[in-house]
Amino acid sequence: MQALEEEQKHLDETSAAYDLAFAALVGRKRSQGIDDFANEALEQMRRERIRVYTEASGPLYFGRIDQTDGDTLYVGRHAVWSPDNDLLSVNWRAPAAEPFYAATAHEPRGVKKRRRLDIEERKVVGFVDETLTQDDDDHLTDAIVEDITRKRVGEMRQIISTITPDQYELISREAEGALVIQGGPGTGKTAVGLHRAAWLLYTDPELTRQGVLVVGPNETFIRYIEQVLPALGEGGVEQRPIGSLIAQPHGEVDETRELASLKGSARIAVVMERLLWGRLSLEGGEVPFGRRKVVTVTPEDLREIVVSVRERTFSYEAGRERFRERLAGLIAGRLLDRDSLAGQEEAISAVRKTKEYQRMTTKAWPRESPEALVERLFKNRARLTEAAGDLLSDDEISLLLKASAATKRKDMTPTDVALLDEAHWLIDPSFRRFGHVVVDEAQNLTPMELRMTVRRARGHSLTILGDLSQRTADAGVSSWDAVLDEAGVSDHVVSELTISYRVPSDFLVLAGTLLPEGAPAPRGVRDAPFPALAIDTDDLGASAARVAARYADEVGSVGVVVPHVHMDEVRAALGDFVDATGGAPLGSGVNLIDLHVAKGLEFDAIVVVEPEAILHERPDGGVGGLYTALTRSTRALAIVHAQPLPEPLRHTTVLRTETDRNPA
Ligand SMILES: Nc1ncnc2c1ncn2[C@@H]1O[C@H](COP(=O)(O)OP(=O)(O)OP(=O)(O)O)[C@@H](O)[C@H]1O
Repeated sequence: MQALEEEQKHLDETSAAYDLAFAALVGRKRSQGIDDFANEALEQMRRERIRVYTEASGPLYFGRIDQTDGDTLYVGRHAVWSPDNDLLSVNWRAPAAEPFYAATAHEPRGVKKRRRLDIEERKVVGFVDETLTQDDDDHLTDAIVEDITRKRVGEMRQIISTITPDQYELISREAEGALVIQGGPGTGKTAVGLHRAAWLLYTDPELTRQGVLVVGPNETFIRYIEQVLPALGEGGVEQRPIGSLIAQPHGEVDETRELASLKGSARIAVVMERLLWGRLSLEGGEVPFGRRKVVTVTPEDLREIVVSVRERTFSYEAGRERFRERLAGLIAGRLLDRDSLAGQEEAISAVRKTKEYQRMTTKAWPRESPEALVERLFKNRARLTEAAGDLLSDDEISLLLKASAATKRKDMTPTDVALLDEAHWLIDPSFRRFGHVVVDEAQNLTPMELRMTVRRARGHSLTILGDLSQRTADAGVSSWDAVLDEAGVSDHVVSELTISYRVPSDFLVLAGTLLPEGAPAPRGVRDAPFPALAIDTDDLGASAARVAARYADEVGSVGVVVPHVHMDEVRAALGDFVDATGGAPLGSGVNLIDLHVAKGLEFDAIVVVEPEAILHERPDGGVGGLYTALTRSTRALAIVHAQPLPEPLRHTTVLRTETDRNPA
């Protein structure tokens, strides 16, 4: 009791100090620096601090550590000082807070006791202590389980008070190079990726200027996660679905799997680069000035300029500009050797006006647009064979020739978007890059899509999150090493998260029966409060609707995952529901989703319709698609099927079977 009162006293003191600091910040007149520039910079800092103070939501702090040296430290969202300059609470990302997350009984790091506080509004409701000098119960896992089994409302939450030591280690790793986090469903990859973004922004102020990009599989997923960073006080992060990285709308136009996988292969990047640079044609020629003066430009002159320009510029268009300047300079120089009356500038301007110079530059280094480069991939067998004969088979070249480039945006497939993005990157000098890029659900990206994310990260500073076991039928990623190599990232580290907090152990056993021997799969930390059900029915829609309504009543939010062949009948049978197949924000009741949208989401209960059809669905189904569908739930799981269950699911003891067939 006394301890609780003491905690309340500290919270009151901290809240008062926080309010005082905030009022001072908001009320302060425009800061006065030494000049306008300094004033503006100070004002910007002030606005940024106000934003962080107002936007970071939740209790001021959530934890406390008592150290063996007698010091006590509170860990929270902000650093708060008392008017006498005592540190009342530290920011969770400050180095001083590290022991709160990293200390274990095995390695206590100077921590005697860790306390997790339960604070509502500004009242301390309770706390749980953990002593690190002896073997204590696993309070952390209990706290996570308690958090995760609270009802989900269609939005992901931040986890700063319960980050585990292994998650903390990944969140706080240096941002150099690419970090791959492999982890099964519900191990916290997405949570770790987002908290890592917040972490990096705090520890490296330069990153705020350079920007951080978070890439997810689709719009629904982005909506699901987009509140997490603002809740951590980080509002300026760009969060985008992979398909709209270059703001190109596209339709889900059908294309054959062969074509999609060819267009998604990293060999295409090499072909595009060759097609682009193959446009240079270095022939030289003569540039006459008036009647008597002629300057000769040899192919060797042009080649020298090209080599030196390409050493200094990357993009085709930036190179073209520089090439034109350098060539004008070279011709002007030769002109001036003979008649030095005019100045260099004047001579260059005269050169630029000549038809021959213009003709020569246009021929040597022609203008190219990203769209035109993409079109080249689908035209002219002779040219394609010359550029790609060693990389593509004749059949593959024929496949490209038979297809045609999507010239209109509305005709673009996801594979076209990746091609166009590659072309932009090769050609466009103003390509936007970020200080760090977080890529989620990366196991389902083609190499070309992964390249889209890699090229946006300065110095390959990337966090790549994924699970090879959740690879859907047509995904390109088979091993992290191979795929990163193809995407041009030679230097990367793969780390693993192995404990699933979302998925109960019995559901993991059930889903795990589908995986091939040796595939990565996580461990659970609890059993589900409701048994996994298999409902054998002759009316998929009616049975799915019934069990979904029951779960909505008894459990909480429900996801109904349906393969496309059964979508219409299930949609027609469901009562009150959100149709999230078209990108609508998820609701707290029943949500209808397809296999494309299911990736990365989480519900209190899940209903999986006709697994056999999911195994046959393309491109988002297959074993990985079904495994993903079966691992979306924190508490309840039902499989509704009219066809027999897929073989592996028939033999597990964790599935309770029911029949919902009309006896007639
Ligand atoms: N340390 C933690 N404290 C509290 N909740 C946690 C913690 N780690 C993970 N969770 C919760 O577990 C759930 C699963 O996390 P997350 O979605 O990040 O997993 P994932 O590995 O990305 O899963 P998937 O592969 O299915 O996309 C989320 O509700 C997340 O908030």
